[in-house]
Amino acid sequence: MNKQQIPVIVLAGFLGSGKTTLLNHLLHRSGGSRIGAIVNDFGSIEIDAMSVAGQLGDSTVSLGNGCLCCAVDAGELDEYLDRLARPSAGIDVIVIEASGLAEPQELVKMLLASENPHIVYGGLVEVVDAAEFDATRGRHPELDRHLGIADLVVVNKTDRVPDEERERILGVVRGLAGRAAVVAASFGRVDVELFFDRAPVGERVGQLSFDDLRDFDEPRDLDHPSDLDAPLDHEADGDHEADGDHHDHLHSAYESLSFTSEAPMEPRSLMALLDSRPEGLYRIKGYVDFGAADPRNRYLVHAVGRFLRFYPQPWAPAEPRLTQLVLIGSGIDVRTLEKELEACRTYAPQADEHGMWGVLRYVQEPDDHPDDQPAGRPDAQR
Ligand SMILES: Nc1nc2c(ncn2[C@@H]2O[C@H](COP(=O)(O)OP(=O)(O)OP(=O)(O)O)[C@@H](O)[C@H]2O)c(=O)[nH]1
Repeated sequence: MNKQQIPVIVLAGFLGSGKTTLLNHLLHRSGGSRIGAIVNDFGSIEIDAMSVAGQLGDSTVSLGNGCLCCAVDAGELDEYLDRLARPSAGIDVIVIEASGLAEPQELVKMLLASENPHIVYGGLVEVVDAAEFDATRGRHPELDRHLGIADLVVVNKTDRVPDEERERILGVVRGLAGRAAVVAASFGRVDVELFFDRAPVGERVGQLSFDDLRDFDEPRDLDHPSDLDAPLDHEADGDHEADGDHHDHLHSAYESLSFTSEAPMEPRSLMALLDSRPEGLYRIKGYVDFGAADPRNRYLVHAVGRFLRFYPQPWAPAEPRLTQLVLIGSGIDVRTLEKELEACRTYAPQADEHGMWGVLRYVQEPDDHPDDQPAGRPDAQR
């Protein structure tokens, strides 16, 4: 392996499993290594990119609005890799955070097909949400396949399951993960050395070749032998969408709504909407402005399945007061949802004295969420 080559690690895992949290952990603990991050948001508002610590200036790039595996062409990815990998950027390792609905093997193929001489594929890390593991597997059995091609699996959110349950899940994951190392974590706190040590080893047993990845393709590839013959070419051309056949990708069953409002949200109405959210609405993330109900803070919100949390964060001095939400789900009625959100907007200048109680029920103790503090926003008021 060329010593100058920068390893590129793909960080994947289902919606809300903790990829951004893990990436932030790596960024906080990277020591002398400089990490370049490419963040792929599924929604058109780039919440994940905004949540990456300090947004990292020129060492973070964001590829929004669709899964990197399809909607963003390989040419665009190459352009960003070029930017991060040029020697003047001084980057030691690049991490691509895939969207929670991406097909990781497609990303790995893109990297293996890249002709950029400065990079080398550094492995696939899959993050698993221990608390949602059984339910997610039940809905998407194909996710087992993703574990089968991983180099490292992080079974995250182990704080949310009892010890015996954690051991059972680790056992199942080990069975599915084949040759990959499997580690348990909470809030993505993995041993960074382990993470980076794994990345640069080019000849490591277990790292997949292009041919290996073909074996993991769905049966459609067997029905279309030409797909097997030509993937390198069409991806290298940046014509990743050309076959138009992504119906079996995870994201084909999901829809997303990106909602922005300059008018603050009325806390009681928003909570009524969130508390009665439909089953299919699996993931919500973004920032809420509750206006006069709490003029000092914006509220980072995360919903993953039935889990819901708000994290108040002081507004930065010049920050525009906006609500920006991305909602992702399967079988959801996006238009109705949008209307319901619009109905939560308020123009009332006065705070309703107890209006925030419903929100505060879901505010987490700061200690439980170490890597998502406003430290990533140096200009925030403390
Ligand atoms: N209790 C608990 N919560 C966690 C843990 N890791 C992440 N979370 C929370 O889970 C939510 C989703 O975490 P993210 O890191 O945004 O997940 P993600 O995989 O990047 O999400 P998508 O990009 O939407 O797929 C946030 O509220 C996190 O604070 C953990 O280990 N334990």
